[in-house]
Amino acid sequence: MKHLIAPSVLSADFANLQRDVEMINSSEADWFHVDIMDGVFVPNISFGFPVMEAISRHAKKPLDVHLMIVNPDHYIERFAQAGASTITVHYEACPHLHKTIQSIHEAGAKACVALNPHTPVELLSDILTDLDMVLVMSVNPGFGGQKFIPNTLDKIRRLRSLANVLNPGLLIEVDGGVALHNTPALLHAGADVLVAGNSIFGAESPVEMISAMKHLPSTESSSI
Ligand SMILES: O=C(CO)[C@@H](O)[C@H](O)COP(=O)(O)O
Repeated sequence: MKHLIAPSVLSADFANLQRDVEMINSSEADWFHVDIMDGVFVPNISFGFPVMEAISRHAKKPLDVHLMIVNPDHYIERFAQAGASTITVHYEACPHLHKTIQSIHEAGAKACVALNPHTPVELLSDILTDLDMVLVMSVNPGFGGQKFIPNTLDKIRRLRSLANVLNPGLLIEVDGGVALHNTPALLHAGADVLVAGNSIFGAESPVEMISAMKHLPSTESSSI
């Protein structure tokens, strides 16, 4: 499968949000990545339903919604109604993860679990068959523009091996410090979906940057 590119709307210009949403619509990006932060699970607050619904009204591609919030179960139905096609919850925020995943599927969305940098991929082995995707965080969640944590590559490799046995169709998404220079190594390690904020919205031409990331081949030797 060709890898997917999901620009992170967190790095958009919120005063020109419709313009940036149209940029993603017209680009080779595959999904919109929408970060919801509550100031409790992570030390930052992004935006809530009014902005999410505004993005949803204009977006012509699936919305990949990453909930960096405590008690995500309280909001799953609303995010699905607001247009989320994938809903990601954090392993670290879900004491009843199996139930949470069931609720996401019942709401009609694809289910993804995100892992913070310190959380081993092996903790998902008993739930991997129920998931559509795993999001491997390559920075500590909460802010765009951070430096990629190199150990992520090994986590992706280990997750790919686990998924090959338990759920070969599982998508692996990586988020944080993703840019053109580390794209080939991430693909080679086994990533399917690349989330990128600053490297896209900070580029001279975001549309061209998205194309460049979309068409890079997977190679082992790129810098991370
Ligand atoms: O979830 C997050 C941060 O918590 C990300 O989606 C960031 O928005 C990615 O931004 P860059 O690291 O690519 O600038």
